[in-house]
Amino acid sequence: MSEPVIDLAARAAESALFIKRSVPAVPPLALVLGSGLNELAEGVQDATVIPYRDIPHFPVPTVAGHAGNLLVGRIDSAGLIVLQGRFHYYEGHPLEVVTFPMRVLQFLGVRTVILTAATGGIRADLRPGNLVCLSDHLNLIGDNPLRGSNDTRLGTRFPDMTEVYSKKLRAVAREEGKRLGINVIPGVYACLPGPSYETPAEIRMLQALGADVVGMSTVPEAIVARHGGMDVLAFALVTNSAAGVLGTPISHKEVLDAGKKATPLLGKVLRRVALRLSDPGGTGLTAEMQTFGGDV
Ligand SMILES: O=P(O)(O)O[C@H]1O[C@H](CO)[C@@H](O)[C@H]1O
Ligand SMILES: Nc1nc2[nH]cnc2c(=O)[nH]1
Repeated sequence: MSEPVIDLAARAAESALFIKRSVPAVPPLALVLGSGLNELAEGVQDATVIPYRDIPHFPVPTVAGHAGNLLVGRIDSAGLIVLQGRFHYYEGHPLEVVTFPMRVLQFLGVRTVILTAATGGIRADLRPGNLVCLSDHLNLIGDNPLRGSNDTRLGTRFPDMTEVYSKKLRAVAREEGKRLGINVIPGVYACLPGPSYETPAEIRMLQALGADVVGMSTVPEAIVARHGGMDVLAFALVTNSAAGVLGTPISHKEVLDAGKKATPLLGKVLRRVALRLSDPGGTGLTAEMQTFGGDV
């Protein structure tokens, strides 16, 4: 028997309409907050706060550190939507539910999505508190959010994934980090289904595959955002050294505490990036960054 067909586009359009009717204007920039990063939303001015539970068809987060509110406001002159909390595959949702907020952003007319995530640092030089800007990813969930019949109102059947994370936006992030004296480190994110953290052997495998950081989110959202025609920038905060790197156990409390601690640092970078993106010529790179090579 075939699975029932859910009209995702119709659902996302209804959710988007509800949000549009709740706010004076919808900004073209959205930010998704990862584990422990809820407090970044405190920097949003003139915020209209919409609990996820009030938005038609929106799921509700079950994980500690994911508040479950959608905010529409601004950081200085930059208007933005903030998703205070996300959904994960390990919560038991199918990936179309995990990524439903991306579809809603698509129907709201959002052009750019900035994803943030708490991650384990695999690469030897990465330490808790480091900020990684994703240059690419490994989808190791064993599923794809675009599986099933393709709705051409949402995107094409076979979307290109050569540059999931916009090179231009990555250069902006690096440049703004440099201005602030913050090292924004390029890296590859491996997405596993979770919810158990990795074994040391799994981390060695991920290292051999070319992963720099590991987490249980971000990638399905990035795939759907690209399918929906949005530009993506993603920051992975290193909250802990990955399993076996230091030999110490990992806990979600450690992840949340590290996220909280790094909130001011990430907030500074996000503010500058948002201001650059809200400025019409804002993603234009300086001469220095134009010569910046392929390692962003
Ligand atoms: O990716 P975010 O939501 O930031 O959270 C990360 O931290 C949690 C584990 O501590 C997992 O959910 C993992 O994906
Ligand atoms: N899979 C995974 N997710 C994380 N989120 C934060 N730290 C980690 C980690 O070490 N592994």
